[in-house]
Amino acid sequence: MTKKKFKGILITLEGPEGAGKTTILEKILPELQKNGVENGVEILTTREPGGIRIAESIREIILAPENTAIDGKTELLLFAAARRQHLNEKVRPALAAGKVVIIDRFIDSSVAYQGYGRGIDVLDVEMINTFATDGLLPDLTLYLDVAAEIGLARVMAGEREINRLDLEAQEMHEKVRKGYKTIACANPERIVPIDASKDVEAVAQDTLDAIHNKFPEIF
Ligand SMILES: Nc1ncnc2c1ncn2[C@@H]1O[C@H](COP(=O)(O)OP(=O)(O)OP(=O)(O)O)[C@@H](O)[C@H]1O
Ligand SMILES: Cc1cn([C@H]2C[C@H](O)[C@@H](COP(=O)(O)O)O2)c(=O)[nH]c1=O
Repeated sequence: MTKKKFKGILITLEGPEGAGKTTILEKILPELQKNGVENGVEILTTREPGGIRIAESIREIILAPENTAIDGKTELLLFAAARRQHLNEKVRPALAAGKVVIIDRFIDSSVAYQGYGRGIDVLDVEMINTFATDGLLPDLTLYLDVAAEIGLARVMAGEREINRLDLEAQEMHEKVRKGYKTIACANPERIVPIDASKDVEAVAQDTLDAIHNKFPEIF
């Protein structure tokens, strides 16, 4: 039987610290892969900053708790550099091969954290990102929304290493969340907000539903 060919699709996961992106992606991936196999579509999951050797090295520099000398603009440029290299080496080739690429964080993280969180002009953040990505936008963004204090409490109680961004003042994390809400409101055709304060099962189901609604022919 000839399998139907789909053009590549880019899906991104966004949210403040501890929103549950990693947990939810792990939980829904088997279901997505099952549907993908049935429809002849391969799924690639990756993350930012990172996903390839060079970008993982940049990630270490950005997130090391001792690197307090990094200022907001340097941080923005480092994220953008990691993003470009990751796109060139991994994401664009996969999209060109017709895969569904799911990235844990992408451009909206820069707008939310460096723009709304750090206070860098959002237009500058968008301009740097357009330069870094040559204007590539996700087909769908799932925004896992949770209050900063709940997300941070989850991270502190969990097992992952605490990084330099986690250690920022709660005020900054609250600005990041507000920023995400603003970005989601401004881009309703691309971004689906999901209530990530629910339990893992419910958030996973809402996330699967959002993907199914957008791409019913695959998922
Ligand atoms: N819906 C949920 N309810 C309660 N706890 C959750 C939920 N989702 C995730 N967690 C827990 O919260 C912690 C952070 O989850 P996870 O690492 O998946 O979040 P994340 O969005 O990837 O975080 P970050 O981007 O900050 O690394 C983990 O310990 C996880 O088990
Ligand atoms: C891509 C991107 C990320 N960040 C921040 C968000 C998080 O605090 C860390 C990444 O850690 P995670 O555990 O993988 O979520 O980096 C950012 O500030 N700007 C960005 O563009």
